[in-house]
This record gives sequence, C-alpha cells and structure tokens, in this order.
Amino acid sequence: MTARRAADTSDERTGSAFRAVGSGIGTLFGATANGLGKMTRSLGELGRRRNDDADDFDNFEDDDFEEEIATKPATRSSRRKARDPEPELELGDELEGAPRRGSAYVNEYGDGLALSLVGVAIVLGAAVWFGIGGPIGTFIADIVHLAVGAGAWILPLGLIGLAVALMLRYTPDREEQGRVSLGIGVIIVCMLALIHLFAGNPADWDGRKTAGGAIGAWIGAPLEMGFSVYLAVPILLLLLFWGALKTTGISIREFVEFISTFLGFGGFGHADDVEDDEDDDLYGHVDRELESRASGRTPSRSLPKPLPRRTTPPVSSVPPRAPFTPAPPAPPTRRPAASLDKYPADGVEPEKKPQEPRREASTSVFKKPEVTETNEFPAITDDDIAETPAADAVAASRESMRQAIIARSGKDPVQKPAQKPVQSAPPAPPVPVKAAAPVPPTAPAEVVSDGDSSYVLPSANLLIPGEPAKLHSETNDRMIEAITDVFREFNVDATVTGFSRGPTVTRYEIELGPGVKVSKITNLQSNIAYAVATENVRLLTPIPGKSAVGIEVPNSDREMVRLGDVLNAPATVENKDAMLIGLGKDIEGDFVSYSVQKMPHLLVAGSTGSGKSAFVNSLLVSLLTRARPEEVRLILVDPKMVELTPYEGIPHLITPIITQPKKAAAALQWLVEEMEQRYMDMKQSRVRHIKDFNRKIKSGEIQTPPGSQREYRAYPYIVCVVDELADLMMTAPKEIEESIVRITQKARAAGIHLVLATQRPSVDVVTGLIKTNVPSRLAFATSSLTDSRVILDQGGAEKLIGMGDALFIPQGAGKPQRIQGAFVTDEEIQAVVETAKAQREPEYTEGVTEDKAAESKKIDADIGNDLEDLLEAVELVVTSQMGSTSMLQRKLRIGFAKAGRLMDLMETRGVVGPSEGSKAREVLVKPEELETILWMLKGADPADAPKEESWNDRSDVDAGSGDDAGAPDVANSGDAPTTVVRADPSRGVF
Ligand SMILES: Nc1ncnc2c1ncn2[C@@H]1O[C@H](COP(=O)(O)OP(=O)(O)OP(=O)(O)O)[C@@H](O)[C@H]1O
Repeated sequence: MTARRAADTSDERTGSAFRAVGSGIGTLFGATANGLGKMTRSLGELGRRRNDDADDFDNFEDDDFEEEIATKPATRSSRRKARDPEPELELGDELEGAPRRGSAYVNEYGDGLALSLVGVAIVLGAAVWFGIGGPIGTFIADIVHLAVGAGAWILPLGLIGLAVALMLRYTPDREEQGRVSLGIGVIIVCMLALIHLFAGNPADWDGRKTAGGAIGAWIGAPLEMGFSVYLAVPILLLLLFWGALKTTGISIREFVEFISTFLGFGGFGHADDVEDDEDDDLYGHVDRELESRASGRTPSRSLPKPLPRRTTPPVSSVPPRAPFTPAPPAPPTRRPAASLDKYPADGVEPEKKPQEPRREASTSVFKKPEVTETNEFPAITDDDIAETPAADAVAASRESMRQAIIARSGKDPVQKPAQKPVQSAPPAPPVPVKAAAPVPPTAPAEVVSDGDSSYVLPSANLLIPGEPAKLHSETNDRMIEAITDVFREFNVDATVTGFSRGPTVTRYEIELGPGVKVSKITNLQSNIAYAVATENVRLLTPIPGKSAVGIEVPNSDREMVRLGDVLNAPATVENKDAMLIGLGKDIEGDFVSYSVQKMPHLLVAGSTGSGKSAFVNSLLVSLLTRARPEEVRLILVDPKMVELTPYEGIPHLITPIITQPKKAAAALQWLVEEMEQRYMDMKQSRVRHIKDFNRKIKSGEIQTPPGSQREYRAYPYIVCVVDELADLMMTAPKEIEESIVRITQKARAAGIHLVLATQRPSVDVVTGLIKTNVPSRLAFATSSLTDSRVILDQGGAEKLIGMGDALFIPQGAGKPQRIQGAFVTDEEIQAVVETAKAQREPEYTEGVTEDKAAESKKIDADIGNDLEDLLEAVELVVTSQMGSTSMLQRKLRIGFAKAGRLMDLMETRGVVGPSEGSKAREVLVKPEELETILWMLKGADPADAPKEESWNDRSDVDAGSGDDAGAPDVANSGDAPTTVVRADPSRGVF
C-alpha cells in the first residue's frame, strides 16, 4: 500500500516514454497497433503507479517532508500527464513542469533539433504518402523504405512525436532512457521482422521495401530459416511483448493482474484490492488537494470518493485545468506520518504513545484510519504503520535520525526525561564533597543563667526532627550526565569532579582542563540550564576557597530543614549564646546558626510566600528555647495581626504584641529613649558595652548609687521584630525612619536589636538611611532583580526558588551565603510557647506604646515657633557655659533681635542669669543637665527624661527626699525663677 502510494511521485520516465512510443506504434500499425497502444498505455498506468510508490517511499525515507510537499504539485501533474493520453492535456502538463525537466543540452538546442525533425518528417511524409517529394524527397523515401520497409509510412509521425517531445524539453533520466530505448528498439525490430515474415519472406529488395525493409529481412529471414515460420512468429511476438514490458517498466504479474481486472476476472484476488487501495490510500486526498491547489482550486475536505485512478477517463471527462499556480506553502499539519503521530486516534490511549519508542513502529500494523475529530488528516499512530519494507525503512530512517540527534545534542529525543540514556552506562557517581551527618537528638539546650532559676527553657526536643539528609540521589547522577554531555557537545575540556548536595540545591564542582578559560563555562550557562531543564542555575566562578567552578542546580527532590535539627546540631548546642538563632542549612549540608547580637540588626525581605514568616518563627522559637525572659525581651510588631499571634502572652514580651502602626512608632520611640537611658548608665559606670555592664553588675563591681531608689540590674537584650515594615512606613515614615536610624546607629552596645521584615523592598520602605544602618541582610526569593539589589546591593535573590531558599549576608561579609531556611510548624510553636507561658506571666512595661508626640506638650506661648532655635541656643550656651548674645548671633546666624529674644527666654527658664550689661550672662545649668532642660523645654514631662545617676558627685542632691532623689534640680538662687526637674527613679531600667 505504501509502495503503491509512494509511486505517485515518479512518472515522467515510464509514462512519457511509453506515450511517445505507444502512439507511434499505434499509428504505424493502424487498428492493431492502436489496440496494442491502448493496452500498453494502460499497462503504463500500472507501472507508473508502482514507480510512484517507490518515489513516495523514497521521500518518506528521506524524511525531507518540506521538500516533498514542495515538489508534490509538479509531481502530481506529471502523473496526470502519464494518466491522460490526450495530447492537449499532456501538453499542458508538460508546460507546467517544463522548466524543471530540460537538460542543458535540450534547453539550448532542443527547438532547432525539433524543427529539423519536423522538416524531415514533412519531406518524408510528402514523399512516402503523397509521392511529391521530388528527386531528393523520393531518394530519401527510397532509403527509408530500404531500411525499414513499411515502417517508412509511420516514420514521419514518429519524427513529429519526437520533435514535440524535444520542444517540450522532455528529458527522462539516463536509466529510464536506456530501458525505454531498448524496449522501443526491440518492439520496432520485432514488428519489422514480423511484417517481413507476414509478407512471405521476400528475397528481393523491391519486396522487402514494402515489407520489413532491411531490418525486418535481417531478423526475420534467419529466424524463418532456423526455426520455420511457425516458431519464428511466436518468438518474435514474445520478444515484442518483452519489449513492451521493458518500455512500460511493468512485470508480467502486474500485466496479468491488469488483464484479469480489465476483463473482469478478478485476477489473482488482488484486483479488488487495487481498487480499494484508492480509497485506502491515506494520502489520496492529499494528492487531490495538492492537485487542486496547484491548479488554483480550493481544496475541499468533503470531496467525494475519488474515481478509481486505473480507469482512464475519456477526454471529455477530464476537467479543464486552470493555468499553473505555484502550490502554497504546505501547512505544518501536512507533514507525513512523523508529525501526524501527534494526533490521537480513536481508541488509542494517548498516554501510551510517548512511552513507546518510535523505533518500535516497524513491528506494528498499518490500519485503516478512523475518522478523527480534528478534521485534519487521518490520524496515524505508531500502531498504524504497516509491517512492510517501506515501514521498516521509515523506522530505520527514524532510528538513524535519532542517532543523529543523539550525536548532535547528546539527548535522546525518544527517551523519557526521567530515564537514563540506555546507550551509555551511567558514570560512577562522584563522591559527595561534604555531607552533614544525621543529627542525633541531643539534650535540651538549656542556657545556664544566674537569673531566676525557677524558669526552665523549653527544650529544643519539643521540635520535630527532620528526615536524615540525602547524600546522593538519582537526580544527581542525571544532572552530572547532563552537564558532562553539554561539555562534550561544546568541546569544553571540563569534568564534574564532585558535588555538594544541600537541601534545596546541589552544587556540582567542575574542574577545567589545562588552558580552558573559566569564561567557557560561564558562556554555557544557558545551555547547562537547558540541559538540566531549569532556569535557576547559578554559577560560582570559582567556588570560594577552591580551584573549581560551581554550578548550583535546584534539587527536584528538595528536603525540608527542620528547626529542631538546627537547634540540636552539636555546634549550636555548644554555643551558649542565648541569642543564637537557627537559620537553616547551607549548600554543603551544614547547619547554619547565627547570633542576633552579631547581626546586630537584620533586614529580611522577599516576595510573598517566600518564607519570611517561617524565618521569623524560627527566630522566635530559637530565642524561646535558648533565652530566659530576663535575658532577652521582645517587642513584636505585627501589622498583619495574625502572623505573630501564637506568641501572645510569652514572658519575654515587654508589651503586648503591637498590631497598630501608630503604637509601633511609639514603641520605637520608646526604644530610642531606652537606648539613651542605657547609654547614660553605661557612661556613668564607665563601661562600653551592655555585656560588660551586666557582667560588672553581676560581679558587684557596679553598685547602685547610695541613696538611690533605683536598683541597678543587668539589662536584658531587647529584640524588636517588625513583621512588615512597609505598613509602618506608610503611617509615619519620618518618625519611624528617624527612630530606626537612631536605634540602629547606636543601639548595638546597648543590647537593642532590630529585625525588620518586608515583602516590599522598595526604596520608599527600605530607605537609604535604613539600609546604611542595618548591616545584615537576609533575602528570600524576590520578584525582581531591582528588589534583590535593594536588599542585597546585588542580584541573586530573584533566582532563588522560594519556600525558604535564601541568601544571607551577615555584617561584614562580602558574598552572600545560600541557605535553606529552617521550618517550624504551628504545633511546634505552640508546644514551645505553652511551655514558656506555663512558667511565667509576661511583665509588661507601661507606656511603651504611648504616643508621646500626641501627649499634650505644653510649649509655652512665649516660645511660640522659636522652639527649635531655642533648643539650639540652650545647647550652645550650656555646652559652652557662655551666655553671650553675640555668640548666638554668630553661631546660629541669626539677627541681634532674635538672639536677644532667645536670651530672654533662656533667662525666664533659668538657663542663664540676668543681663549684666556688656558682660556675658552667667550660665546656670550644668552641661550634664542639658538633656533634662531640653526635655523640659520641649514640653515633655521632665520625669521621662533620661537621667544620669550622679548623686554622689552632686552637692545639691537631697538624699533624704524620696521623690526628689536622683532628680537633677535646676535651682537658681536669688530672683531667678527656679525650675525643678523631677525624674522617676523607677523608670528606665528593667
Ligand atoms: N523554610 C521553609 N521550608 C519549607 N517550606 C517553607 C519554608 N519557608 C516557607 N515555606 C513554605 O512557604 C509557605 C509560605 O511561607 P511564608 O508564610 O513564610 O511566606 P511569607 O514570605 O511570610 O509570605 P507573606 O509575606 O505572604 O506572609 C509556607 O506556608 C511554607 O509552606
């Protein structure tokens, strides 16, 4: 079937040769020859079909489908030419195909030769048929008669036929020329010999001239002599038959089949098949469409069944054709079976198909396709391909193409992505560079504290341990193969020497051959990404501390990192830092923990769902399991209202969880004050860090000043966690920024740490000032490179793959460290929180969230709008201890009148004494009292002002007065108004 269908493409050779000869002989021998010619033409049809099949098959095998489709229209028209005996139609067909057929010689000399032949034919015809050739014509006719006898009567027509063929530039290929010429030659010779014998074997030349001529005599006479006329005639007829077969290129079997069909005998039982094949021909309608397109008609899908092609249509039944138009480019759906495979056939389970390698097609059977819903060409599946030599060849062609693809790209197109290439044995997996040993649960990480011993830290064993980490998986082997293949394909001398499997990504180590540039690998980044089928491939050139290039590829079988494992890791347990938090696992499979003290402030950013809240949970649970309430206190700001709710009521809280941005702003302001107070105390105690202060308190080196109601105690660390900074920055950007900047600039030594998280790392949220002062950054997956730059000052976060995949840059580090964040479930959080809550109630500090700015500050009416200038003037005068108006003028760049007014205001507030003419006024406030007086001038309660415990040094301290104790009194003897600044000794310190 396939062979027969395929034969449609080749034609001109057999058909046209046959036509030329067939028509000549038919005319020569009148009615007999005409009948024979008809028969031969019909036989030619058979041969043509067979050859067409062969051609189609060739095309199929070549798999050059585009080309085949492009050449189809011409091929089909040629075939029509072979099918149609009418000269007019042949002429039309030939004209369509003419430009492609002419050889160079025929193109150049064809017309001249053809006209010469016509001339000879005319001369010969005039002489032979009408006797008007004149002496030369008659002479020529005599010679021709002498050579071919009665053949001279037909020769003019033969010459004209030849001339027409030349004019049409018909040039069959060499092999066909030989075969047809031989066939025609044998036919002519046999015919002449037969005529000679039928004419009675004339011995004289006159008789021979009207019989078979010299040729007929030379063949017929010896035969007659050797075999007798009764054997010579059949021999010649057999030879003639052979010549006809040769000319038409068909076999005896096909001839017999054809005769049987022609006479209605059913032949060898295949006659019906021959007819049915027309209908079964999968590409029959394609042929018709192509023909239609070639002739300018719109192809119709609903064409009726085509007429059986073997029935030669009468001239009148052949539809007139439109002038030739080039076939439109074939749509992709016109590709033969290879591409049609994609269309599911009824009854074929689609999921089966991709799993069956195409080469198995050769064993399947070609079925009659059923109607598909696609209204496209009949769907063909692998199962539909016949077990014929043609199908085998197709399979072989596919196989060879597959091999070519494998050779070119190293990838097997019929291989399931998850499968290893069958051809080559997988390389021995490189030994993992480093692997984290499974962590056995250890004892609770109880941090010893000499605080309230009744508090027991919640054990880290309350947390769920994770699965043992995989050191190596099948995916790693596949990746190594893919990367190695890319190097091989691009001829880069590099090998994968090992890998480190992290929970989320694996880093493959590449060693370069001598003289290979690192840039060769970086240039291949997209090819590697293509080969490993992921876009998130990161290259490290080189891996820090190694002479190797790293390729980080996400694991398709990623693992979850449990906080329990991180906190129970030996390194974490050994570290007694109460503020050590479990971060996660790095790419080498090591657990990563880091102290909040060292950060000392952290900016966390990442798009929604990237794992920020999971990190905040890890941080808080880490602190709860390692720090006692008297060691670390927390301020939790949760504008989203739900994220931190589980921590409500834990004893570490300074104030209930803050959900309102305004209260958060106030809390930050409170933190600033707390920081100032701590600095005052540290300054007083002459220590530079809260750690030293606490140590000295514990060792008794620092004592509470005698007579003070305050009691020096170790300051707890304070961690303020803001879950969404953007919400705060929207409410009061200036105040929030100012507070954050003040805290982050100074609070490190005071033991106050900020953790600011945001999912909107834009410049209006993470301002330049905040960025400068928050040195540690933790970036989860961001949605853009810009966001990554805002957090990390470099790209990279946009390539993270979410769900806790993060880049961490601690303070002072240059390159980010890739980690997989630890995860802790709600149940684990609840277990830890309950344990903490069960032991102690939170002791909230009052006034943390009070909006002091909103409090009625009674700025005296006489100060009015000059408060800022007054504060500056007071600071200037108190620090310089010089009450000079001209100095104010100079330093503040104000006029005399304003400087005089500020001096009067200071006099009324007891900062300076009365005017003493040209002398500078006396300054009544000591520099150490500056803060308090500024506080007071601002209209705030002087009791809230930061205080320095300097009673010992002060002579004006009323040690006996409880309320006034510790309060820096600004007293002015004499007429000057007295301002007493009272401080609350119970505030400021926990
Ligand atoms: N470290 C992690 N390990 C495993 N899964 C994680 C991890 N971090 C986050 N996930 C997964 O991602 C989901 C979203 O995480 P999370 O709520 O922390 O994102 P987010 O950045 O806080 O988002 P949003 O800003 O919207 O609150 C979690 O529910 C969890 O399933």
